[in-house]
Amino acid sequence: MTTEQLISQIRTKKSFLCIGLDVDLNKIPEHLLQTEDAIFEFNKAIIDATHDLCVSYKPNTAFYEAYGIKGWQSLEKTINYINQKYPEIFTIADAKRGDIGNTSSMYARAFFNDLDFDSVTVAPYMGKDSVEPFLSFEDKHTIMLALTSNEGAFDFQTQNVDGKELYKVVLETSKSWKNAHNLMYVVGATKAEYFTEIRKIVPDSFLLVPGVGAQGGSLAEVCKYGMNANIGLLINSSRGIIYASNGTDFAEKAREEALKLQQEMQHILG
Ligand SMILES: O=C(O)c1cc(=O)[nH]c(=O)n1[C@@H]1O[C@H](COP(=O)(O)O)[C@@H](O)[C@H]1O
Repeated sequence: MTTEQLISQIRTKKSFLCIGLDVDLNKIPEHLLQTEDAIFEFNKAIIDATHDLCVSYKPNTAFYEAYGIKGWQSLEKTINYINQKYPEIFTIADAKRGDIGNTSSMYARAFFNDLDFDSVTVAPYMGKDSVEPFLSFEDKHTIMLALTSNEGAFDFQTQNVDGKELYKVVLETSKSWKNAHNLMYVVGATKAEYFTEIRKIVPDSFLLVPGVGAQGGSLAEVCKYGMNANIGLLINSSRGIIYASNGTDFAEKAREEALKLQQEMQHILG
C-alpha cells in the first residue's frame, strides 16, 4: 500500500486508529475456546465489528508465536482475511526484527512476501545494514523504533550521545539510508512531550503511536504535538479495545471502544 492510499483512507474514515490484535487465550471469551481456531475466530469477529472505524490492524507476532505452529497459522489466516475482505486496511506485523543484512532480508521476505503485510516493525540497534533490506520493498513500510512507550525507553533512547539524545541520532541517521522514504517510526503515546522535538527531525513521516488505552497515553496530547498536514499518525490501542468484554458481546463492546477513539479523532480532524 502506498502512503497516499493510507492518507486517503484516513480522510475517508475520519480515523487514524490502529487496532492491536494481541490475542491472549486467557483473556478471550470462553465460548470461543471450543472452536478449532479460537485466535482466528476472535480476530475475525473483532475485525468484522471494527473495520470501518480503523485504518490499520497490528497483530503483535509474540501473541501468535507463543502458541507455536498453530499460532503462526492463526496469524496467516488473520492477515489473509484482512487482505481479502478489507484490502484498504494498512496491516502492520509487529515483530520488532532486525539482524545482519542477509538475515534481515529473510525476515523481510517472511512478512512482506509470504504473509503480505504492508509493514513490519524493526529495532534500529544493529544499524543501517540491518534495516535497509526491509526498505528495498516497494510500497512496503518499515516502522522503526524511535522512542518507545515503556519505562525502559529511558535506559538508552534518551541517553546523551555526543550532546544529543540517542533517539534523535537514530531518527536523523535513518533519513540518509537508501529508500528512507519507506520508513515510519514508533513513538510511544506516553511520551507526548517529546513529539515537538521529533517533528523537527521527521516532519513528514508517519508515526505509529502505541500506548493509548491500557498504558494511559493521551490521544489529544499526541495529536496536539505530533500531527502534521497529512495527519501523520497511526494511534494504536490493543487491550483497551479487544478486551472490552470477555462475554458473548465482546465484538460489540470492542466496537464501542473503537468508536469512542474514532469519534475523538473525527473531532480533532475537525
Ligand atoms: O511497536 C509497538 O507497537 C510498540 C512499541 C512501544 O513502544 N510500545 C508498545 O506498547 N508497542 C506495542 O503496542 C501494543 C500496545 O498494546 P496495549 O498497551 O494493549 O494497547 C503492544 O503490541 C506493544 O508490544
